[in-house]
Amino acid sequence: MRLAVIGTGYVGLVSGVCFAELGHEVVCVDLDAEKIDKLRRREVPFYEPGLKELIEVNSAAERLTFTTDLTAAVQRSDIVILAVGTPSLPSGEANLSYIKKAAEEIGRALNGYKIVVTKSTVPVGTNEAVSRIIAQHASYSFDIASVPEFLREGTAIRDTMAPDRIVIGTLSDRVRQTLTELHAPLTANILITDIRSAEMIKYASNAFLATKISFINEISNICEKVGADITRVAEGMGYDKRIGSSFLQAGIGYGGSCFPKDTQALIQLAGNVQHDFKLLKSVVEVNREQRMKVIIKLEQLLGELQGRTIAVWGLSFKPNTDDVREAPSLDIIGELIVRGAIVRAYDPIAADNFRRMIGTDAVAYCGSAIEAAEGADAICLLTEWPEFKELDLRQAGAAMKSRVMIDGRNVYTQEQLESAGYQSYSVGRAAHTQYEANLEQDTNRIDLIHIVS
Ligand SMILES: NC(=O)C1=CN([C@@H]2O[C@H](COP(=O)(O)OP(=O)(O)OC[C@H]3O[C@@H](n4cnc5c(N)ncnc54)[C@H](O)[C@@H]3O)[C@@H](O)[C@H]2O)C=CC1
Ligand SMILES: O=C(O)[C@H]1O[C@H](OP(=O)(O)OP(=O)(O)OC[C@H]2O[C@@H](n3ccc(=O)[nH]c3=O)[C@H](O)[C@@H]2O)[C@H](O)[C@@H](O)[C@@H]1O
Repeated sequence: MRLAVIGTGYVGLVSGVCFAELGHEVVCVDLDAEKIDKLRRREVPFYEPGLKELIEVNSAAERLTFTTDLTAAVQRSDIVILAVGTPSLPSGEANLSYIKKAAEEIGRALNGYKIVVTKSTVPVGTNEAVSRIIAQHASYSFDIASVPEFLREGTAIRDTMAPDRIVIGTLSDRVRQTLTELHAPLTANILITDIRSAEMIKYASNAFLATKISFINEISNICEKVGADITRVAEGMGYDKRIGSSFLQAGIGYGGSCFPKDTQALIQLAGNVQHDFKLLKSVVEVNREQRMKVIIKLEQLLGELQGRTIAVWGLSFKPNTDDVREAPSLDIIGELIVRGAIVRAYDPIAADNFRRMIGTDAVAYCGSAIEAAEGADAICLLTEWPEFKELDLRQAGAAMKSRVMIDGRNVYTQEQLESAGYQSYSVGRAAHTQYEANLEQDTNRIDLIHIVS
């Protein structure tokens, strides 16, 4: 089939490249001429494992091309895939201006029947709005479909080529047949739904995963106080198939371009229909507080942070990506700077993006984790890059002023940290507990009567 993919961000580029790999003829479109020039030179605008190789192979086979000319791309295609950004507005709602603008351009470009597929994450009802916009500008018939994307950054190719499910929101038999055929080689569960349900599946899935993370982080906070170990607790929970072991990794909370944005958008979507989504509001609040635990624990271990040197290991919102959008590191380093700390940061690949995003030159960027640790009063590990696991903690400690470690992702065992001589904090694992003392004080009991009555 001939496909045009509008938007060459994480979703558009990965989808386009993977469809080319499946043998389709794909043209990827972006407004950003610099990005398109890079892609034509077979350079990748962001880090994603395996992407460069697939771009090279499929460009060489002439199945994959890049352009800024949306009209020409649409006109030579049977299917047009919308994968532009839907960032947050200050209200938390999704900003649909890119989607609407692209829909207008697609409408004007139509030169015959096409299927327009929305892959961007959009609030319920958006595909219908897209359809109206295209219809206003088009003289040809078309169908729309919602096919939300579930890939994760860092494993995007694998997630696209071997997805858990493909959701196709359409009421048209013609669209169902064509899109089922398009996705057939992927051998995933294909779920056909109405358009609004497909749109909702995407938000509900991200909100549920975010809920799992905030839930396990809250359990970790209690574990710390009662002397239980969150790693074992999560393991024990995860063996239950109804719960599952994924997304139960306690830490400093979720970041990235999607969970923070999509949870806010769903809270607003619910609010627009007079539903107060209390659970999801708490998920967001727990996540915000979880990041700040790094600062609280640092202050408990070091006292005032003014003039202290803090090494930060990991800046990206998760490993295997250079994406720092909504990364916990932005808030945590921001707080460190406000408190007068001297920050020495290291990330294997995300430092340039971080430097552009944080908007201050108060951070010293280092070439290695050991270099960042030089003269530091403490290390804060914020991203679980595999190289940190392999690192010689003694060597890092020898370079430091004092051996203090805030392990925000529970990369190290207590034994590893202790044997390397660190005073440390790991999420959800407490060395000491006030539990027994607290139990004896009735005043600490929470009055549940108002909740159950
Ligand atoms: N990043 C991720 O891992 C995932 C993102 N999503 C959703 O997919 C959508 C896209 O996300 P990302 O790929 O991260 O966005 P992104 O911000 O990385 O890329 C969007 C691209 O669209 C381009 N663009 C905007 N308007 C355009 C137009 N009229 N014509 C051509 N190009 C245009 C921009 O220049 C930009 O390169 C969002 O709705 C997001 O929520 C869904 C699943 C995973
Ligand atoms: O809509 C999206 O954009 C995507 O959002 C997430 O993917 P992504 O943000 O790339 O990465 P995740 O692996 O989900 O991690 C998100 C954040 O949660 C954190 N996390 C994840 C899992 C966990 O157990 N604990 C935890 O704190 C990670 O550190 C990271 O900051 C979803 O997993 C994808 O299915 C979805 O398509």
